[in-house]
This record gives sequence, C-alpha cells and structure tokens, in this order.
Amino acid sequence: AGQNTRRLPPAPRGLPLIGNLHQVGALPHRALRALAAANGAPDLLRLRLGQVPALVASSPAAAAALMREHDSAFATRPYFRTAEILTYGFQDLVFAPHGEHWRHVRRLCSAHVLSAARSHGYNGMREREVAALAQTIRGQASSSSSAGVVDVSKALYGFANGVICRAVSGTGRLSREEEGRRSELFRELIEENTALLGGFCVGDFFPSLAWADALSGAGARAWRNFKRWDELLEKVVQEHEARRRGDDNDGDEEDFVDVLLALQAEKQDDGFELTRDAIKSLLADMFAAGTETSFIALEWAMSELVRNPAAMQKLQRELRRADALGATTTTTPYLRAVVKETLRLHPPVPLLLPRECMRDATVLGFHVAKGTRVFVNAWAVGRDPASWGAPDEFRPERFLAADSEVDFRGAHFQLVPFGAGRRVCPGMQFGLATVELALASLARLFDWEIPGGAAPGDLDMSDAPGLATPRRVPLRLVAKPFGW
Ligand code: HEM
Repeated sequence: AGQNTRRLPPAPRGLPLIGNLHQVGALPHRALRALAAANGAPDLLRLRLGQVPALVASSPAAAAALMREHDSAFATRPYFRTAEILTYGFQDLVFAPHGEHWRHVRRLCSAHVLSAARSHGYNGMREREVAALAQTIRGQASSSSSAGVVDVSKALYGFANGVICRAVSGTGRLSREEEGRRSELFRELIEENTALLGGFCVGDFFPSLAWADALSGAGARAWRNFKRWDELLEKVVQEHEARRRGDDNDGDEEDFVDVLLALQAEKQDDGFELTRDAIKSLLADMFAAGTETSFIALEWAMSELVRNPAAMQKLQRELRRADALGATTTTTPYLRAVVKETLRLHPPVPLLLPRECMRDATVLGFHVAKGTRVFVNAWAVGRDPASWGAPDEFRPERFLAADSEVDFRGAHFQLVPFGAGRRVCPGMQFGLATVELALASLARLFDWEIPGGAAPGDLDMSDAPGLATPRRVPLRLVAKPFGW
C-alpha cells in the first residue's frame, strides 16, 4: 500500500503551526484522555505538537502493543535540549552511531547499581530515615505553634530525598550538620532539574526554532544548574575514591557511587569505558528519577487513606497486630494492596517518560511513522472502565481477591505505573521498599485527621501540573501518636 492508503490513528483537528499543543493543557494526562474519547480513539490518538508528530496510548491494549509487541521499536527516548545539558551531553549520543551501545551500557549500569541496592537491602539506612521522619512528625504534632498540624508533604519530601541521598552517596564521614547541608543542596538542585525538565522548551516542539530557547534563557538556566550539579557530584565521587584508596571503609554500607567505581575498575569486556562523566550522569539520573516519584506515591497514599477512613483503619489494625506479635516483616498483604491501588489511581509520572518510534511500525492496525513521539497514558490505563470496576474509587480490596493477580511488574498492562518492557523503571523494587516502609510507620505510629474537623471526603485531591504530578496543595494533617 502506498503512503496515502495507510491507516492512521484518529486525530483531532489542530491549528496551523502549533498543531494540538493548545489542547494538551496544564494536566496533559486528563486532557489527553478527554481528547481521545472525543475523537473516537480509545486506544491510539495521533497528535501534532508543534512540529513534532505524537502518539498517545490510552488503553491497556495499546500499552501492551507499544511496550510488549513493539517494544524494540519504541525503546528510545526523544531528544530534549535541557535534558541533554543536564545529562552531561549523553542524550546526544543516542543519535550518534554508537548511541545504541551507550544506551545498552546505561541500562546495564542502572540495573547493576539497583540490583546491588536490592541485595544490600539498604534496610538499615531506610529504617534510620523512617525513624527520623517519625521524629519530625512527632515534633510538629506536639509543637504549640503549629497547633498539632503537620505539613505531611514537606516531611515526606524530606524523607524521600534523604533516602536517595544516603543510597547514592552514602553517609560517609560527614558530620550530621554537613550532611544536612548537602541534602538541602541536592534538594535545591533536583527541584531546579524538575522545573527545567517539566518546563516548556520551544525547541522541544519546534526544532527549527531552538534558538528561541537561547533567548528565553532556558538553556542558560540549564547550564547553570548543570555546573552546580557537577561540582557537588565531583566532590562526592572524590570522597569515595579517597575512601577506596584509604582502605578505611569497614562497616559502611556500599552505596551507588561505590558500585559504579567498582564497575569502572573492572575491565569491561566490550571495551566500554565508564568515564567519570558517565558516572556522574548516572548518579544525576538516580536523583532525578528516585526522589520525586517515591515522594509523590507516599503523598497520594496518605491522602487516599485519610479520605477513606475504613481503609486506614484496616491497614492500622493489620500493622499494629503484626507489631504486637513482634513480626519482623516490613510489609503486609493489605499494605501492598494499598500501594498498588495508590499507584493505579495516581501514577506519579502519569504519561511515563516519552519514547520515540525508531522505525515505521504497524500498531493495532495503524501506521506509526519513525520519529513519532510516544506517550503512554498510565493514568488513563489505570482507570480504564473495561478493566476496572468502579475505576475512580480507592478500593485496595480489589487486589486481595483470590482471582486478582494483577501486578505492576510489567506483565499486566492495565497497571503500568513503572512502564514495561525495555524501558521499565529499574528502580521499582527500591522505590516500593521505600514507600512501603514509610507508609507502614506512618499508619502504625499515628492516627490521622484533617485539621478543623473537615469531613474526609472534603480533602482536596487535585494534582499539580507537570511531568510528575504531586498534590496541588500540600497535605496538612493532625497527627496523634498512637498508644501514647
Ligand atoms: C514509586 C516510585 C517510582 C515510580 C512510580 C517510578 C516510575 C518510573 C517510570 C514511569 C519510568 C519510565 C518508564 C517507561 O518509560 O516505561 C521510570 C524510569 C526510570 N526510573 Fe523510576 N520510578 C520510581 C522509583 C525510582 C527509583 C527509586 C529510582 C532510582 C533510585 C528510579 C530510577 C529510574 C531510572 C534510572 C529510569 C530511566 C530508565 C530508562 O530510561 O531506561 N525510579 N521510573
């Protein structure tokens, strides 16, 4: 068949020049689901974002087609200008002849680092951070200036950031004070990264107008932030090198930097050299990918539990009973179900990370051209009415039913908060362990209420705009220590 007879996915009519950009809105996951429904495109919707052809998958079938059947054709990421600067230019290599090779190595490295993380467990570190979180909450709950109201969002962000800082760069030999300063700096840099990556960059949608970003200052801002990252990461790597040389690292948990330096010391049989920039780029990745996501999952889990007191009480009973029996396990069936249900309703990265079509493909009978930017609407998929009963309701019990084996490890495409296939999140286990441990402590150690005696159903549940979607308004709750 010729070019003209190929069947293309349905597409809404766009405007000259900008195409459908104006229809994506501040909350793209919501706008895109509505747009798909309005255009008779339950599976695949075609868009034009400025000069960039795009495709949106909104159903489990479409998610499976892209991330299982055609995974290898959709395994690359599009080029973003700010991302290139923030990743030490390594994004650029994707387009160079050895791009495929570098991507492979990058995946191997993240897999290596994170599987080391799994075997080392990091549970001691996590438990210390959770204890600090509980301490923060107790302090705020008993402070008269806050009238017992705790800024839960802030406390959870600090916790998630602390866990990643410890896992990436270890506790080292820094004083508690220095450590606090460093965490604060990391936090500032991550926030700036998120703003830059989530922000609108003209050149990302109008490649021929990339010069406009130089005028708007986005490029310069990214460079400034990159330099600060580089300084900090360089210092962290140097500290680790000194420690490796000095042989005085007994008793320290191995962190991501140690794993990468060990990997660098091994001769790679494929001749690839893990350069210093590559190490720093991988570390920056871990920070960017690991902090926000775990924080957002925790924030929504607490929100849903407070909004659904029966679920909270069930969880508390289960955890407190296990605690009273002296159980040492860190997770329980209902806790796991609560986390799954939270990620179904509130995938922290609702459109996953964009992919790019590497070669022409026929997906669900539709032609998709090479170069198309692809979004999987995990948020719409998780609320698909054909797959889920009462799709908008928080019902962790649905995962406890004997016939429900649905899981998010990449085999059930109605639940894809971590993506699937070659690009699945390598930090899934790490993130889940962090979220479960913190949630278990918060539910076990405290009883929670909405300030001012508001009804649970009145809790504002709107999400903030951006690539990742935390709550729009911070979660502020009254915390009462249990059993005190
Ligand atoms: C609840 C927590 C988390 C969620 C919901 C989450 C979600 C995601 C998603 C949706 C993607 C894109 C997948 C795709 O395009 O198909 C991703 C990629 C990634 N995540 Fe996570 N993530 C979480 C925690 C973490 C943690 C803790 C780390 C590291 C410490 C991490 C490291 C990464 C990396 C390195 C990638 C890029 C993989 C690639 O491009 O090949 N994530 N994550």
